[in-house]
Amino acid sequence: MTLDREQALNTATVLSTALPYIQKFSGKTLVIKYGGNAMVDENLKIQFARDVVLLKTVGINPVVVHGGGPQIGDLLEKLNIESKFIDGMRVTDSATMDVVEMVLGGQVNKDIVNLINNQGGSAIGLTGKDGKLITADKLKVTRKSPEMQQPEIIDIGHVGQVRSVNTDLINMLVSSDFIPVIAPVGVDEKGQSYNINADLVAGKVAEILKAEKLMLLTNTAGLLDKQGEVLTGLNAKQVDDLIADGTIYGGMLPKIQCALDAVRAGVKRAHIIDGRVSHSILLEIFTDQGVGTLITNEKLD
Ligand SMILES: Nc1ncnc2c1ncn2[C@@H]1O[C@H](COP(=O)(O)OP(=O)(O)O)[C@@H](O)[C@H]1O
Ligand SMILES: CC(=O)N[C@@H](CCC(=O)OP(=O)(O)O)C(=O)O
Repeated sequence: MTLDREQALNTATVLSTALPYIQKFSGKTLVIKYGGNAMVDENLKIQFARDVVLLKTVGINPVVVHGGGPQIGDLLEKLNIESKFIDGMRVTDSATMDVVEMVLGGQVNKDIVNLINNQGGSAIGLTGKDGKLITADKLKVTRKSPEMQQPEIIDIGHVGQVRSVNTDLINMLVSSDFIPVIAPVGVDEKGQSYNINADLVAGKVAEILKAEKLMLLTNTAGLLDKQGEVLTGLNAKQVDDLIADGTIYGGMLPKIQCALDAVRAGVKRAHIIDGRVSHSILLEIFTDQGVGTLITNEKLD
């Protein structure tokens, strides 16, 4: 690409402006959760991959955790299997689990790995089964209505929560200049697969790696209020109120929960940002304005 003098000067200025941010984040770990809803078109996916490679090239360590909810939904629909969610979690029977594992570990994971490698990076794709990267326990979902004495436990099938993350494996890959790309499938000691919400995996990975940032890329401008305005700088009580009055529901529930848990466990900042915007990761890292919803542990409670 040939640039005229003015364009070249602009590029040089932009690069120079990024220097303090590159210095600040160099050597730090950034966990990026790439939601299935943010994978909206091929160009954006290429840009995402390119941004991830750029981060690695300037010495920042991205670790990608991806989702794929809509992609799982598409295949289930083709197979005439109904998609059902409770509190943002997919009810996962054995047939659905097979589809989840195929789509996340086969299709979506390899697609992202390929995109990153095509931009000059070295991505390695893993599910939780590879090197026992993610061990899982069955997730217990409880429900309580005012007329019930005790909360009821709802069985939503092969849905898991993270028990452990093999940090040695991730650290080995990162220190060998690979970019880990993680599919949210966990395994228990018997080899049983578990479907884990990708936000929960990303949050736990960020916690365990003591990441500088957790970035959750989704299909909204951030966490929105009832009027559709982006909310930021929330504390835990405000989040509870927003859940109670129904402003936060569905897929945003695990997102906000994992962001709160991550910052409580020592991750400096968690961001919920719009993955449908070009270069959203770079905008967040390399500018003062930032984008989307920021959650920090300052004034959290
Ligand atoms: N308060 C809220 N602000 C923004 N989105 C919300 C809110 N409450 C619920 N949502 C829903 O959460 C969705 C994002 O979660 P999800 O569909 O799981 O996306 P992803 O694939 O990125 O994880 C949004 O598209 C929106 O429908
Ligand atoms: C238990 C559960 O709900 N698992 C998710 C895993 C994928 C995911 O989280 O994808 P997104 O990030 O694109 O929503 C699912 O089956 O859809």
